[in-house]
Amino acid sequence: MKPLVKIENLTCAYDKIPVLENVNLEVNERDFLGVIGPNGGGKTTLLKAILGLLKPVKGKIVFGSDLQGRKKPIGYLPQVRHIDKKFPITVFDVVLSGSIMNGIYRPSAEERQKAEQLLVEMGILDIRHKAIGELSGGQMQRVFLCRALLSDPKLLILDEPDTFVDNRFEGELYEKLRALNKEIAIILVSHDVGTISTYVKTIACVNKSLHYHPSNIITQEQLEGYNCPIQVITHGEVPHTVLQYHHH
Ligand SMILES: Nc1ncnc2c1ncn2[C@@H]1O[C@H](COP(=O)(O)OP(=O)(O)OP(=O)(O)O)[C@@H](O)[C@H]1O
Repeated sequence: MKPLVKIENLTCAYDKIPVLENVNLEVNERDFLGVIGPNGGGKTTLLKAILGLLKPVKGKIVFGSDLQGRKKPIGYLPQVRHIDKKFPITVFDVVLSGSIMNGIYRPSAEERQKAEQLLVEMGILDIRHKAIGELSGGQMQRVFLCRALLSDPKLLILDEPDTFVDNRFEGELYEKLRALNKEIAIILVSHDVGTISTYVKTIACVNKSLHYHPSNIITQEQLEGYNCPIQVITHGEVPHTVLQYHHH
């Protein structure tokens, strides 16, 4: 099977200071990769490099044929920490902004139809005329997810979609991602270990370098060995194993 994305010896830097070094990673069809690591470890930088928003200093990123020749093959839900509550844009227009390519905003009739369909699927069609600043955190992330899915991507990249979100919606959001994962590959950055252990299939621990784990089980010793501290929550019988599959 040809990978959707193959990253080889990737090094990225800001002002000549490297934040990612010699990173290798493959993302295949229907992968659900959780990306964890400390603040400032380089998670968002990795996503930006994959999206072509940041030019690597060294190494290369090769895309499989499934990601080529499409208008927007990768959907992106960026990290949103602050939102200008007064910014005058409606929910519907935020979703349609997912069609912007090379700075050109000219949504087609199909894209408008798709936007409406996604809002229905996400249960938020009734708020389509509301200004984005009027929404709850959960509603806002749903809108951003619709935006990321507008182009029918083969790969969906999400950077902390659980920000601003309450527990109930968090569960709904991840169930939605699980359903999407039947068709498309997902890369998810999250600080929430419960999420990582319950929903993702594999894990990448990013702290300047990248350590890949081909399962969603990871031990505390591994995390310490990789200098990849995260909040430790234990479940089940094995007290030193974290990120194990579990039900609440
Ligand atoms: N545009 C930029 N210019 C200069 N330095 C940057 C820039 N963006 C990120 N950095 C630095 O690069 C490092 C990695 O940042 P990055 O945002 O990739 O980390 P992260 O793992 O996503 O962190 P967090 O968990 O806080 O979101 C940090 O030290 C950060 O300060």
